[in-house]
Amino acid sequence: MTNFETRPIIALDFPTFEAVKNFLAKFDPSEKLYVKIGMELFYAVGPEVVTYAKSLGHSVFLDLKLHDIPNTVKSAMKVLANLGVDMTNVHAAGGVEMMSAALEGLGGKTKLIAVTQLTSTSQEIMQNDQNIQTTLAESVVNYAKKTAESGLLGVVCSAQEVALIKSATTENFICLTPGIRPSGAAVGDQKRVMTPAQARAIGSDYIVVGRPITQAENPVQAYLEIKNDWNA
Ligand SMILES: O=C(O)c1cc(=O)[nH]c(=O)n1[C@@H]1O[C@H](COP(=O)(O)O)[C@@H](O)[C@H]1O
Repeated sequence: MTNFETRPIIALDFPTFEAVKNFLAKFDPSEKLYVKIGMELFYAVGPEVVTYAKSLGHSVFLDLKLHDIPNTVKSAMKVLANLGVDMTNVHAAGGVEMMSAALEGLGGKTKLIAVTQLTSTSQEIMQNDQNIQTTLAESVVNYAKKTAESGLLGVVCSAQEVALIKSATTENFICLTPGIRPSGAAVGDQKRVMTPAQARAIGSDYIVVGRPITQAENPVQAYLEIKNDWNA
């Protein structure tokens, strides 16, 4: 639990720069957030949105989930290293050689973690679509071990797998968990979900929350409630 981050990471899944600016403007400027910039926003706006979030004093997780041949991923990571983000990620399915190349390209200042099985993937989906004939937990643990072997700091997983991952790797191995829903909130496309308090109790180090905050009537209040639950 040494890496426990008290701020829930807010997934800024917005289509335009304007929408992000409007959203962030709702927060008190002294409230330093941890935000996630994912594919939609980065592809729409580009590196400028990272610079903007950093200029407001926020921490940034750049979630682009790289998955390509090792040389391409290494070169892309060299470019991303210049953005000065706090954390970024790849898909563990790219393998040990690709993850090691990513780490080399990134060069040490930015935390690098790997996605195991997406939280929108159920065991049935995994077995049918990926033809991985193990349990979902076994697949996640396998990816976590390969990620640790590659020298990365941790994984993206569902909170349901945190205990298994920590015992298969080390207590310090980061488990960043999306698929977080306050009790009673709409689950949407997520399949493996937990509440912030449950994720905390089970040992998640970071939680990522999108729609329960961004689509809330009062996003600041929703954020603070989730933060309280996470830190309880
Ligand atoms: O890498 C991620 O952040 C990620 C991995 C994963 O397995 N599941 C997952 O939901 N995410 C991201 O976490 C966020 C979750 O958003 P909400 O479902 O709206 O809370 C989205 O931006 C997803 O892209």
